[in-house]
Amino acid sequence: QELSSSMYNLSERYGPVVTVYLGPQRAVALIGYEAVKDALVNQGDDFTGRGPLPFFMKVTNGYGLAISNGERWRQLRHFTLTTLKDFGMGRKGMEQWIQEESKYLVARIHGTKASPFDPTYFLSCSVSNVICCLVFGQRFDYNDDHFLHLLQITAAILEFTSSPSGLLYDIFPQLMECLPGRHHKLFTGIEELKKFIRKNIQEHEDTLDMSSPRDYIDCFLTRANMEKDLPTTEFNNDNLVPTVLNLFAAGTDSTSSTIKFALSVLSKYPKIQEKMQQEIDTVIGRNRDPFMQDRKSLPFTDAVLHEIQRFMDFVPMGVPHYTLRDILFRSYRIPKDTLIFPILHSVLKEEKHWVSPFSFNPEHFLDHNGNFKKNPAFMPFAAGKRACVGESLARMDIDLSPEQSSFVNVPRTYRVIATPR
Ligand code: HEM
Repeated sequence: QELSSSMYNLSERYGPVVTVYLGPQRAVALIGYEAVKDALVNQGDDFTGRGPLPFFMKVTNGYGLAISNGERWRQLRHFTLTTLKDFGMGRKGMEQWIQEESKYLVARIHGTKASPFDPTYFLSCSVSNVICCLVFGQRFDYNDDHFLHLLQITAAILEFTSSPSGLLYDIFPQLMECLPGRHHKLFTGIEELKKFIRKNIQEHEDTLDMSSPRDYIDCFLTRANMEKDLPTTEFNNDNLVPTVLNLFAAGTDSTSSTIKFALSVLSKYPKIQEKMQQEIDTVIGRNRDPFMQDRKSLPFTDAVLHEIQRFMDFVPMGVPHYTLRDILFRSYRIPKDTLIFPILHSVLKEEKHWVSPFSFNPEHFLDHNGNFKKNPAFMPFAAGKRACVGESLARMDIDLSPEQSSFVNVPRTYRVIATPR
């Protein structure tokens, strides 16, 4: 709420497009649904750039999907979206993988024998395993220490980049390099993550059969092989390692934190939990897995899951974009090399679009007859050409993974309740 009130004070005084300086770096904050949509969707071509954020530049050297621009970004983005779709992202094929993984998760929950447990690592493992199947063609055991260690590193990346120290690193990188702090340990951890990815790529190269690609890495290597004599190709190891890192890191903690947040919200609102359970029991019953197509028969559950993402507001400041040339936006001239912050918080909590922006209220997504109702200001994945590449996968994970599956398959003892610390 504090972020909101300062945001709205700013926008009331200066309008929805506000220039700020982060040290020497000029930045523009876009505040409210209209400004964010105008920029990212209506004027999308001017706003697809990504800024050279020092932390990510150090980790990737400017390579890979999430940090690149221009032709490199276009090739990697198009390839990633089509390959993930070919492997079933947002479709039936992926549904089976997620259902399969849910079974391991549910078994793990059974293993706790109804004693209180922290779901953090179970959830990270299960969400990450879906990405690992897609990218590496394999899943890992929930007791695999090396896998758990890699997950700790991805969690530390998220924690650092959303902390004040992470912000300071992006504003004063040279100074931060000289100062002690946890970022040094984090960079060492990221090198370990890259070593694991390189080893995995090498194993793929050794066993590659171009006529039947097993996963994302195989598809990438096949394309690299086909284009090896093309000077403009972006399909090389410089781009493969950081792109795999992007998918693995961006895909794991975002989704598992959302599911964990869902569990904590449901424990706080037992009546909502009960109503959701009743709907699931009526529509799906207790003897089969949930399917994506059940969603349209579960308007209340669907509304709760949307509201969880809106209320959670996972990327409040958005991931910064960048102007690659001088542009004119509304009546403002925004110079080249300006960081653009599409403030997603100001969209997901804007009074104009939500009846009670700061309360958890599934009615935001329900009409008077209890049917699911879309709201264009629901933008947790941002919007436009640079919007989250994993949106349909994340939505499948959230819809099929813990709430529904565990409610369907787990005995009643496992109602979500918060335990006192
Ligand atoms: C609840 C889960 C998730 C949320 C809330 C989320 C949110 C976002 C947001 C806000 C962006 C920035 C878009 C922009 O630049 O305006 C983004 C980008 C991205 N996300 Fe996600 N994400 C989620 C899950 C995933 C998953 C599962 C994957 C991987 C399969 C993924 C991969 C990426 C990548 C690679 C980008 C960069 C895309 C680019 O620069 O072109 N995300 N995400």
